[in-house]
Order: sequence, then C-alpha cells, then structure tokens
Amino acid sequence: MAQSRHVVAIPFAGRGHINPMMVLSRQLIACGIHVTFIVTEEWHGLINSSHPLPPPELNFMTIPNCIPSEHGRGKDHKDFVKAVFIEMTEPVEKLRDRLEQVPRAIIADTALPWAVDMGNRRGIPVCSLFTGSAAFFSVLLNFEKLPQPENPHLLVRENDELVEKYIPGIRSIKLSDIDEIYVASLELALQAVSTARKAQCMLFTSFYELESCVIDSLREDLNYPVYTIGPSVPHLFPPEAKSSDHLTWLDNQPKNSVLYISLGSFLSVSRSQFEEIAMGIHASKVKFLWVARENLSLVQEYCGDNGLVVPWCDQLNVLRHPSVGGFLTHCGFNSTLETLFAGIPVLALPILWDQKSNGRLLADEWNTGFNLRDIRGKDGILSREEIKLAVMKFMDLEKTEAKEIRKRALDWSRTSKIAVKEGGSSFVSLKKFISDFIDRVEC
Ligand SMILES: O=c1ccn([C@@H]2O[C@H](COP(=O)(O)OP(=O)(O)O[C@H]3O[C@H](CO)[C@@H](O)[C@H](O)[C@H]3O)[C@@H](O)[C@H]2O)c(=O)[nH]1
Repeated sequence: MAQSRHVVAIPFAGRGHINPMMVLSRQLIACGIHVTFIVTEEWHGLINSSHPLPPPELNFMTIPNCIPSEHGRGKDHKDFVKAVFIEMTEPVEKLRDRLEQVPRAIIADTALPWAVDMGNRRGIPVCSLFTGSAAFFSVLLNFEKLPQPENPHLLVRENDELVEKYIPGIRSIKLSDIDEIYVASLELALQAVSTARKAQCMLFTSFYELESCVIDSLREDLNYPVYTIGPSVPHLFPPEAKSSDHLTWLDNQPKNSVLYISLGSFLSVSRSQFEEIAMGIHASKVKFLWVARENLSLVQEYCGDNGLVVPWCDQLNVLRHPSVGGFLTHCGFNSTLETLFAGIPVLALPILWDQKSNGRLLADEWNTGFNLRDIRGKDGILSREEIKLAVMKFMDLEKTEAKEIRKRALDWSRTSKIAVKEGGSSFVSLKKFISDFIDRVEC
C-alpha cells in the first residue's frame, strides 16, 4: 500500500499533554503532512469546545471513554495514570486496524509506553514526545544513579545536594526538588521512560538554548536522534483573542500591574495553603486575575475585589496582555514555556511531580523569577504574610531584583522566538525530524 505523508499522533489524556501535541500537529499540517489525532470521545468534545479550535485539516479518531473522566481526575491521579497505561491499548489497537494507510510514524506521548510496543510490533517508527523539561526526562532516565536508600523520600526531602553530582548536564536542580518522584507514580514513569529507549527518536517541547547541557548529554546517552522543537506554545499559530470580560478588564489596568494566577489544569493546592495564598494576595493589594476551576466565589471572597476570578482563560493571550506583569504558577511545563515565550516573570509555587524542578530552573537557572518553595516554613506551608511580602516585592517594578528578573524574562522571550523562526534551532530540528522520519519513504 502506498504511504502518503501521514502520521498518527497519540497524546496522553490531559490538557498539559494534549496542548503541546496539538501544537506539533499544527506544525506538521503547516508542512503539508496529514495528521490523525487519537483521543477519547470526552477529549474530542473538550478540544472542540475550547479556544483555539483545532485546525480543520486535523483528522480526529476517537476511542470510547475507557479511562476516568477529565472532570475530577485529580482526585486519584495514580489510578488515572494506571488506567491510561492499561485501558487505552486495546481500543487504540482496534483503531489502528481501521486506518486506510499505514502511517509513516506514530508520534506518541512518552507517558504511553504501550504505543512504542504497538509501533515496534507493526514495524512503524515511534517518535516519543516528552512534554516536560529535558532535565526532568534525564532525571527519570538516569534514576538508578540517584541515591537509593530504604526511604528515599525522607532522604531527599531536605537534601540540597545538586542532582548534577549524579547525573551530568543538570545544573541547578537539587535532590529536594525531585522528592515528589518518590511518592507519585514512579514505577509507571520509570517504565514509560525506559520504554522510550525502544522508540526510534525523542522529541522535546523544550528548545536547545534553554537546556543545551542536558540535551547534549541526552544525545550522547541515547542511541537515536533527539529533536528539540519548542517552545511548543499555541502562539506559534496565533489564535484571535476572543473578546471576554477578563480581557476587557485587563484593558483597563495599568501596564505590568496585574498578577496572573493559575495553579494548574487539574491539580490544586491544599485547602489551608489555598487560604494562605488568597489572604496573602488580598493583603498585598496587588491587582490579580485568578483562574480557578472550582469554588470561584470562595476564591473571590478570600482575595477581595482587587481583581477577577475566572474558571478558564486563553492563557497565552492573557500572558501576552500588556497589563500582566507577573505569573503565580504551579510550574507545569507548558505554563513554564508559555511564560518564557511571553517574557513574563514568575512567582513559582510548584505542587508536585516535575513542577518543583521547573520552579528551580525558572528561578535559579533561567533567572526569571522567585521560587516560593524556598521561603516556606518547616511544615511546608507558605504563610499569608510570606505570600504578601513576596508578591509585593515581585510586583514592585522599581525594585532592582524585580527589574532584573523582568529583563531576563524578556531575554528568554527573544531567544525562544528566534528558536522557532526560520533558521532557528527548533525550526531546523523540526525540519530534520520531518525529513528523517516522514519523508524518508518515497511516495
Ligand atoms: O485557564 C487556563 C489554564 C490553563 N491553560 C492551558 O493549560 C495548559 C496547562 O499545562 P501545564 O501548565 O503544563 O499544566 P498541567 O496541565 O498541570 O500539566 C501537566 O503536564 C505537564 C507537562 O507534562 C507537567 O509539567 C505538569 O506537571 C502536569 O501537571 C497550558 O497550555 C495552559 O496555557 C489555559 O489555556 N487556560
């Protein structure tokens, strides 16, 4: 059967994974490649009802809702990941059988190890897309080199030793920044990352300039190509900013005066920590725009009327708005890339998994913000007073420290935009990926 320039994209079911896979799909479509995007029926509905809409050329294929619903999945994240590992395999295999043409490649999220086995069984190259930082990928890939005591979580929690001592290429991340990996779905993650060694190449949503040391060391370690194609942010294809109440509100605020707050698309902080943050924001008197998925009126009540609380927004449009001067973020890697791209400094409040290492990178390596983890008390909770003082210092445009991180944020914005422009590192890397994996078979 003749093969056209066709790939199958299989994202992990989560906003932080679907968004970057969608960006890559758009990039491929722009190069004239056909993309079949496989998601659950629920995610098909969610994607088609959120802004920006997927490109009309994208061919969706859906599987039944065989995993827990996106609504409320944060309540049992481990079970959710387990279900994705087990339940999606068979329905995706069945779909594959219905494809009219053998795709030239399967681009699968690294968190879907079964996709690598599926491609290898059928002789289709699998390109593994990692949606976190290359540094975090390297931590997982080299996990056995880290200290492995009986109770590693206790050992690393307060350990400020640099991971670099054990894993080359990772400069600023400390052992205490990766304590979460010992308590989260570690076994599944290690299985996923080690299976990625059996894929035919790795794709990173990061960009070379951002993580050059770790990318170089991964290139030495992995015996297949490693492509950096990011920052994979939606504004490579600028959606029209749809008018909305919060954008109108932002239009009426002074330049750089608003703190944008989003603590993730599905996981949140504890109730007590939430109260401290909200009271701290209130006391700082700084203008804010807070995206909260639930309890909107409660958030508004705690924070006062110096800002707005909304259930969802087009994040990149908000970050690009001239009134926004800072981002209080949980440091999901997409938010990390988006804020670097927009040139907005951060107050890092990482919650779990890779987020603590992203917070470290943002504050200590890329120097675009302050890491709130570093000022928390012994109980791990940040008090309202600490939040208030940190927010005031961060948003005070006259303070030298705040000026410095703003300057660095703008530098990274420029560098990231150059990376994706014609001739830039990610532009070249994507073209190389296409010629190596999609155009290598003659039509
Ligand atoms: O109101 C909102 C809130 C979020 N977003 C978007 O949703 C995505 C959220 O992604 P991310 O910032 O990465 O957060 P999570 O969804 O929490 O990301 C999960 O996936 C990431 C990538 O693997 C990991 O780094 C995180 O730890 C993990 O929680 C981003 O593109 C945001 O722009 C919006 O568009 N509007």
